[in-house]
Amino acid sequence: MKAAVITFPGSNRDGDVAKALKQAGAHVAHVWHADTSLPAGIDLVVLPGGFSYGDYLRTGAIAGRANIMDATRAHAARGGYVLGICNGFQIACEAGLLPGILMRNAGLKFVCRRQHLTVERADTPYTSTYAKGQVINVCIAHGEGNYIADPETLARLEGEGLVAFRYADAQGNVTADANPNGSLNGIAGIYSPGFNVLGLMPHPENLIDSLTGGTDGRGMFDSLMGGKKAA
Ligand SMILES: NC(=O)CC[C@H](N)C(=O)O
Repeated sequence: MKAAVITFPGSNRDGDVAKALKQAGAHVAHVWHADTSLPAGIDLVVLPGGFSYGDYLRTGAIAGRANIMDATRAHAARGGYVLGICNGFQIACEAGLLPGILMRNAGLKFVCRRQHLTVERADTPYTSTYAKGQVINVCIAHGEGNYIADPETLARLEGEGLVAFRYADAQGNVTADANPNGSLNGIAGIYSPGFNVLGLMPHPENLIDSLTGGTDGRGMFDSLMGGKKAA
C-alpha cells in the first residue's frame, strides 16, 4: 500500500504516523499541504495530528482549505482511503470529508492521558484485525475533541453504523465519566458512508510498540494493509 502523509504548518505527528505505516508495511510519501496533487498511485492519504496554524480561527479551519485538500477530496470521492487523526480529524470535518465538528473540550482543558475505546465494528478496512466490541487502550492529547453534529446527522451516523470508536471505561462501558471531552454519544471517531474515510481523535500511531505504551493502535494500520493480525 502507498500512503501520502500530509504535513501542514504545525503538524507534529506526521513522523509518528509515517513510522506506524512503515512498520505495517506501507510505502510512505511525505506531501506538503501547499502541493496541488498527490503522488501517483496513492491508496491512503493521512491527515496527521498536531496544531495546524496554531489552532487559530477554529482548529483545522485553515488547514481544511489547503491546496492539497482538493486532491484529497477527489481521492476520497474515488473511494480512496483517508485517515484523519486528531488534528487530522478536525481538518477532515472542516474540509467537508466528514460531517460534524470538533468543539472545545467540555472541561475547557487540554486532556493528555490514556483512554479506553470500544471498537464499534470490525468489518471495516480500518478495524478488521480487531474484534467487534473490543476495548482498546490508546492515548489522547487534545483541547478540541468534543464531537458535535446536528440531531439529523447524529441519527444518520448511528443508524448507518458509522460510529467507529467510542470513549469507554476499561470494561467497555460508554459512560459520562469515561468521556474526556463531552463528545455526543461518546463518539471518538466516525466513518464516511463508504468506510473509506475515518476520522478519530485518539492516536493509534503512538501505540505500536510494547516498549512504549503498548500495541493497541497497531491493528488499525495492519487492517489497512490487508488485515494481518497485530503482533
Ligand atoms: N494532538 C493533536 O492533534 C491536537 C489537536 C488539536 N490541536 C487540539 O488540541 O484539539
